[in-house]
Amino acid sequence: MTGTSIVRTHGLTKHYGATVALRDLDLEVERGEVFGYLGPNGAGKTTTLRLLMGLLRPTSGAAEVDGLDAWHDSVEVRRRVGYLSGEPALYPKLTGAQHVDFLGHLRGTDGRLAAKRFAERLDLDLGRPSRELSKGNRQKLALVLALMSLPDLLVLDEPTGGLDPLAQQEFQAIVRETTGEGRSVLLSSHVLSEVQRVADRVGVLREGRLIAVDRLATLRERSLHHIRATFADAVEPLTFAGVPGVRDLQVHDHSMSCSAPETALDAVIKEVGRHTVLDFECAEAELEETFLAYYEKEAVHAP
Ligand SMILES: Nc1ncnc2c1ncn2[C@@H]1O[C@H](COP(=O)(O)OP(=O)(O)OP(=O)(O)O)[C@@H](O)[C@H]1O
Repeated sequence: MTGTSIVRTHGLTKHYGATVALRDLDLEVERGEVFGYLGPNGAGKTTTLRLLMGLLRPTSGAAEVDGLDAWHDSVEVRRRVGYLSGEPALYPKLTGAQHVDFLGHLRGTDGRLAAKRFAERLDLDLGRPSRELSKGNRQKLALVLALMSLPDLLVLDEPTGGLDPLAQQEFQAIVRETTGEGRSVLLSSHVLSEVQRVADRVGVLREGRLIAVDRLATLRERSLHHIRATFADAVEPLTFAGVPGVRDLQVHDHSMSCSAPETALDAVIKEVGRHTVLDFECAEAELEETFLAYYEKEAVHAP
């Protein structure tokens, strides 16, 4: 294991009977980074995270967390990692504070002060039994429990589900501070917009395969924009077809529509500006669409 990776998997594969949930995954999460692990429902994200936590045994391949084998050293892995499962298990009768005490006792660390601080930031009352908490507040409590021991690695399965926008913002700030302190975060989501504010790198999983890993900054440069323009006069398709990076170009008489990455926008707009413009629209596509536009082909044809 290299000194900079806190998570490393080699050929990690998981079958559930005839279902192949994860195929041959090679994934690295570096120390000090936030890695956004994206994929639609059923892509295999939860399976990956459960394999990393030693809660599932790989069918083949292996996962290392902080230099430990995730399956054979699972007790130590779970002691070191702050894990938020997709369906957090809470004790209905215990208050938030009692959960904090109980977990601190199990882990042999006193996280009370940190838990109190995180609860205040997320506007969570630790004095109420978990059965009285709303879905969003239960999620906040589960987050506080994952965060409170200030672990070197946080593994968070869909952490912002059910959180209101203010709590989401605070959560994002906490995640950024975590990496500022040199710790790492692996964050799964089916929505890119949830991770794009915090992730340094993003990996996309589809049908159990990792189809792309890229720095968010690179992805942003490639980020597709949808452009539409209506002109006073008919335009020549060729003038736009010649702009490098332009895709899905359609020119009908007085109107033009196309998609273009951020890096091609200036050239497209200059070309548009050579005509008399009646109407103009330019909107950034969802990053998911960008991913699919650039990576789907590779994935479909991957062996
Ligand atoms: N215990 C299980 N037994 C059988 N199949 C399973 C089991 N757990 C998951 N699967 C299947 O494995 C595949 C991957 O599921 P997984 O839960 O890892 O995906 P996911 O990306 O986390 O999706 P979601 O966001 O919906 O949880 C799916 O086809 C799912 O139906």
